[in-house]
Amino acid sequence: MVTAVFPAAGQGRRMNVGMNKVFLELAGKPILVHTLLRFSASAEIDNLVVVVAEEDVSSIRRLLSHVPGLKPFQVVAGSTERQYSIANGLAVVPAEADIVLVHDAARPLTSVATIDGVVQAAREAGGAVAAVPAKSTIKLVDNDGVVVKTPPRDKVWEVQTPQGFRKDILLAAYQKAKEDGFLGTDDSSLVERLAAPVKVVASDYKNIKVTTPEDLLIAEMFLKEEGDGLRGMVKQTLQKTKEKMKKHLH
Ligand SMILES: Nc1ccn([C@@H]2O[C@H](COP(=O)(O)OP(=O)(O)OP(=O)(O)O)[C@@H](O)[C@H]2O)c(=O)n1
Ligand SMILES: C[C@](O)(CO)[C@H](O)COP(=O)(O)O
Repeated sequence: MVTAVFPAAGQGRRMNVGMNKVFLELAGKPILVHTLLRFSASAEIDNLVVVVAEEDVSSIRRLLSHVPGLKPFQVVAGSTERQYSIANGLAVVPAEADIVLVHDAARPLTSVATIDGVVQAAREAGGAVAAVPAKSTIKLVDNDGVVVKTPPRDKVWEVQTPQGFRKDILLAAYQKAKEDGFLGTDDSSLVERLAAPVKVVASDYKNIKVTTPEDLLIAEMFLKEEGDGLRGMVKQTLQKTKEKMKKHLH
């Protein structure tokens, strides 16, 4: 059985609109609902655990109960940090679950192929993260702003969610992080501290996290474009460019 946990209890400080960004509407639906529908469309996912701020628990429970097509869900209260919110979600994962996925509610564009790929890799390796190859050259920089190292780009991946793990491994990683007072920015970093393997699953560049205002524009465009298909759009642009070039050359 596979449970997906969705941290959605942030404050959206970088979005800076005075409310939790995951409740903002894109293409007619709140970001949180887009996200939950994506996971509900995967045959691999059995149930959802949504973690929201304590004051939002009952209103979100009510809102989600009116959304058709959602897998069975629970709504629980989060905490002050992403990691602590997820820990609250993990506390209600059903005993029968053997795989747990963690996914930022603020990533509404994840494909079913990525979700299924992460579940499968988590079953095989124990841990798996969705990621894309870095498009830019990355530098490690010291506290004085001086470059220390340039990791070879073909070894650098930009990590996203979902991140999936065997439940016993994820629970052990959270327990160790708590004991050591370790706070990570993703779940894999907690599991890596157990020296347990985490497999990279190639995702896509559309799986963005809505973080700052321009991301709303990008996410809205991607959601609209899904109807036409990205390849179709690229084909049209190529065709138009070729026609223009032809005109200039003759
Ligand atoms: N205490 C927190 C902080 C974050 N999150 C969730 O973790 C995901 C990724 O975090 P991020 O994009 O950083 O969201 P915010 O914390 O809301 O944004 P910011 O850091 O700009 O305040 C989001 O879905 C967010 O709601 C959470 O559940 N509990
Ligand atoms: C887990 C994560 O989505 C990986 O990219 C991300 O680290 C969480 O949010 P933040 O922006 O780093 O706070």
